[in-house]
Amino acid sequence: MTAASVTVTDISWAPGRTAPLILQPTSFHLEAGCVLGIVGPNGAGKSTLLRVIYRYNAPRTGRVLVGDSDIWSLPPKSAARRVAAVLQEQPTDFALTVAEIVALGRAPHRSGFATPGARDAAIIDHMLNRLELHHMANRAFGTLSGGERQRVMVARALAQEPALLILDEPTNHLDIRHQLDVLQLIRDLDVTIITSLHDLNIAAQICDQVLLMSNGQSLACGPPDEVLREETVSTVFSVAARRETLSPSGQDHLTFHLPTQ
Ligand SMILES: Nc1ncnc2c1ncn2[C@@H]1O[C@H](COP(=O)(O)OP(=O)(O)OP(=O)(O)O)[C@@H](O)[C@H]1O
Repeated sequence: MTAASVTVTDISWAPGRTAPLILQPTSFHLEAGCVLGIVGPNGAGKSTLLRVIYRYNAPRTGRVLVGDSDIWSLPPKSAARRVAAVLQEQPTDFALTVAEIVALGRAPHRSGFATPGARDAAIIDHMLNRLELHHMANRAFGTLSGGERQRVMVARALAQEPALLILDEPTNHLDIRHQLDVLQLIRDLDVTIITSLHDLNIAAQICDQVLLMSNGQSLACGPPDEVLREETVSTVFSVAARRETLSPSGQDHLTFHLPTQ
């Protein structure tokens, strides 16, 4: 499947029918193949927004279009062929091998109890190689380190061949080398990506658009250098943020300090 545009219109969410909203009505549009970074302080609502988009928490209002399809109107299996997610919560299938977990990504593409075909096997193999997991394909998931598990979950999501990939803090647990690798992968993939990120400099580096959240609300959405201004970041994160230009790369870089009283 190739990348699809995403149009989110006025989605809101609360934990119960009468509970107050945790996610206030939120809208944005993302072109096919672009990367959207969702940033904001702890408890801002980033994961909550992602859960509505990947069809885990039903919105109280609004809709999520992936291409022309409203993912909350699709049968779950059809939705899973369009949207894949890598979450902070990891599966508890600790006895399954790495290859078996990655193979789970092919399930939405099979009918009934059909066994995996040659194409499924080729895709699983490709993802194991791409995420440098081949040498541990037969290891039980439960024996892996946090970073290795994270890479397995990315491989499983990509094996799903989604049009939209949702990532919740994708570089958590990863060492610098594998962080760079996953970030490079994110840039190179022919899918649309929505990812929550804590590191604002990484967000500025890899995202086409950034959505800034605070208190369950979307405050701004646009190109990183327009959204991540010193004053905005300072106010939303309660820090003193400064934008500096790095030498010799010429790249902008935000630094943060506790505000002086
Ligand atoms: N099911 C729920 N019931 C009650 N409150 C919830 C529920 N899910 C989330 N919340 C609350 O909603 C707020 C937003 O949570 P969310 O996990 O979306 O934040 P976040 O921006 O992803 O935070 P973090 O950066 O800390 O991961 C938090 O205050 C959280 O405690």
